[in-house]
Amino acid sequence: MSKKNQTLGEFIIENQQAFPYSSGELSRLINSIRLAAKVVNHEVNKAGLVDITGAVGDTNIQGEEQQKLDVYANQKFIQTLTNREIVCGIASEENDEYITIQGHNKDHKNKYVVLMDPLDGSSNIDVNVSVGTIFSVYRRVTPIGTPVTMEDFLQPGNLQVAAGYIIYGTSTMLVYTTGHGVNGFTLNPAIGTYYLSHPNMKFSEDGNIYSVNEGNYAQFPRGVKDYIKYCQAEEDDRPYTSRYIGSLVSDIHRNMIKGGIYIYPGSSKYPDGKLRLLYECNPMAFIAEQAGGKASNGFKRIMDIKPTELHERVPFFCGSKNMVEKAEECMRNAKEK
Ligand SMILES: O=P(O)(O)OC[C@H]1O[C@](O)(COP(=O)(O)O)[C@@H](O)[C@@H]1O
Ligand SMILES: [Mg+2]
Ligand SMILES: [Mg+2]
Repeated sequence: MSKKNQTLGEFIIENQQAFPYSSGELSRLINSIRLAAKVVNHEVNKAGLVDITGAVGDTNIQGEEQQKLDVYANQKFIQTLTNREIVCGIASEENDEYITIQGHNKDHKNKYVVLMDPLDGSSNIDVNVSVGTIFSVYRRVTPIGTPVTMEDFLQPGNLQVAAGYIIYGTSTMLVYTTGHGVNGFTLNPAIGTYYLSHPNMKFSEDGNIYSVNEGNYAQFPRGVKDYIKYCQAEEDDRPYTSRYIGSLVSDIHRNMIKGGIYIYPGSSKYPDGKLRLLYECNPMAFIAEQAGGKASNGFKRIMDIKPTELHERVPFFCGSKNMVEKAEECMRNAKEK
């Protein structure tokens, strides 16, 4: 039984047996993410100093200007995962194509692929607001010993074997699941050790926080406008409180602790929404569901969507179960009108 304040290392070893394929590789993978996160955390804490602030002058496949920390975090996670001989492929928000990792012996023997958003909330880096890293892990579907293919990355979220995020905020936390609940570990920066500070994290079924960029209200679908009006109505336990940080990781983390819903809907600017299915929505959906919450595109369970492209976007509704269901009800009603 996990004990509060046990170290992440102890927790990983203790829970390794709970994982059906417990050959230790997934534990090593989580350990390498733990290490890379510490290195990135060190740089994030320097955000504001000249050498780590601002853009690099390139854009990624999303057409977004890449920040220095986007590129730095991307390099550190790729390096660490590659060196640890656990992954056979990596896909990242910052790389147009997936990366094939053949392994030191060039034999493609590794079993896992990782999909990641190395730095989430990039627009908040230079304004000292919390940012994060998001990761999603699958077992490969192509034969071991052969190079990975797109098939290994385009798996539905319900096949994830692990997922999680790191939040670089007032403290640095690693929150993850391997399908046996959600646990949060806080980094003690003085000694570089993560401790189990948030065992068995849960979304309350109901909450009173809604998180959506209301600046785009005019472009939102009818159903989302109706749900926002519902949240703002002076009835029962409403109006709810509006909170929007603009970093997906931070908004979801807060709502998981306090109860709430995060929505990034489709809009005229982003008909399919802004967030990426494979390395933002699927991992956060796995976390949400493992914490008793819910995640959909307004109609369909996010983790049942069959991906078709590496960087595809989807509308995202995620959080406390009853709040997501109410928002889905608004979407259905608006559609039927
Ligand atoms: O500024 P907007 O349009 O509200 O978008 C904010 C959303 O975009 C994101 O910053 C996208 O993620 P990246 O920063 O990784 O590109 C989310 O973290 C956040 O929730
Ligand atoms: Mg992101
Ligand atoms: Mg990002």
